[in-house]
Amino acid sequence: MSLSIFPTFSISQKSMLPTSISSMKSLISPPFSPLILHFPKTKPFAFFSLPSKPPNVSYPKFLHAKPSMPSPRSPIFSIPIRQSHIETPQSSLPCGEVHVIVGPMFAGKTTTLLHRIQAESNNGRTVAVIKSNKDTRYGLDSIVTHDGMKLPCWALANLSSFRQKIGPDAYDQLDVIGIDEAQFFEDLYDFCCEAADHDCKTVIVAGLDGDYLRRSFGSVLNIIPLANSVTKLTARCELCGKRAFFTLRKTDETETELIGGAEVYMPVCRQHYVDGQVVIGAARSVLESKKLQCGTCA
Ligand SMILES: Nc1ncnc2c1ncn2[C@@H]1O[C@H](COP(=O)(O)OP(=O)(O)O)[C@@H](O)[C@H]1O
Ligand SMILES: Cc1cn([C@H]2C[C@H](O)[C@@H](COP(=O)(O)O)O2)c(=O)[nH]c1=O
Ligand SMILES: [Zn+2]
Repeated sequence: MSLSIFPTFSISQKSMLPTSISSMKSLISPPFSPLILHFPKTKPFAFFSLPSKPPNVSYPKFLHAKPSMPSPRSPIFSIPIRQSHIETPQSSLPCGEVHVIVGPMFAGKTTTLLHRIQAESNNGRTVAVIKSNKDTRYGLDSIVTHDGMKLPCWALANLSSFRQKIGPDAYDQLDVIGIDEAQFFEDLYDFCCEAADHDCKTVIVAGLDGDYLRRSFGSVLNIIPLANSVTKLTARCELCGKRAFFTLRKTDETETELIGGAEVYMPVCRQHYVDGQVVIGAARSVLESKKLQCGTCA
């Protein structure tokens, strides 16, 4: 039995997707009313399961829905780790969880995160989603997938500000915290430790494991040792349709952090990553030699 102590929330559903995804209004997110539901924390994390729509929840129209491309999601590994303690609802023992979703761009990380958040919410758990405020692609109040699914969120510069931003009482009532674009949060490790080990939260983290040069990106890989589960997703290589493990940057910008979508990046297989780097490297040297020859640029 769940008890809502705050105003209503609503979930919208996108019918053309293989599995439903919701846009939730939540008290926890500034422009919306918070969803705070009391449930004992005895339920283990439901891996990939999407419960059906709860009876008293209305589904308004989805905010933005484009036809989606065939979904290339395919988990390569997923390691649920058994909890090593006995949980009780009132327990002060560490009862939180950390689940990590990684992969290249367009692999379905955000989609998977939103599905899991919806599943948790449908199970009566109180949820909030955070993204980095560096990602301004779709405005700051929503997380949006590449094919248009949307969920209200907190856009923050760092995770340590979250508790104070939502207020300590709202934080205490939270069961599940989703984090998207995790590669942009420097304090990811400390936040996950604190939230899962001390505050009993289930933290679901989605982010890039590697940057466009396939270097470890931000702190995402640092939290693997904290995780109950790790899921690596793949996309489809834009050049041959095989599984894509990497993200190729199509432009000649070299900074690690460069916000963008399909106009800047594409998912590629190993062969096309290597070929792509060669092509981009060659193009760069041609451009540089032209620059040297050009009196105006020199
Ligand atoms: N090259 C692409 N350009 C634009 N959208 C794509 C491309 N490849 C896949 N997609 C779409 O993006 C969806 C995944 O979006 P999303 O969950 O936001 O991925 P991620 O968070 O991993 O970047 C796929 O299900 C597919 O519909
Ligand atoms: C590879 C790579 C990506 N980024 C940026 C580009 C996007 O804004 C995000 C990733 O978004 P997604 O939800 O995973 O599609 O990260 C970057 O800054 N640097 C990179 O090397
Ligand atoms: Zn390929």
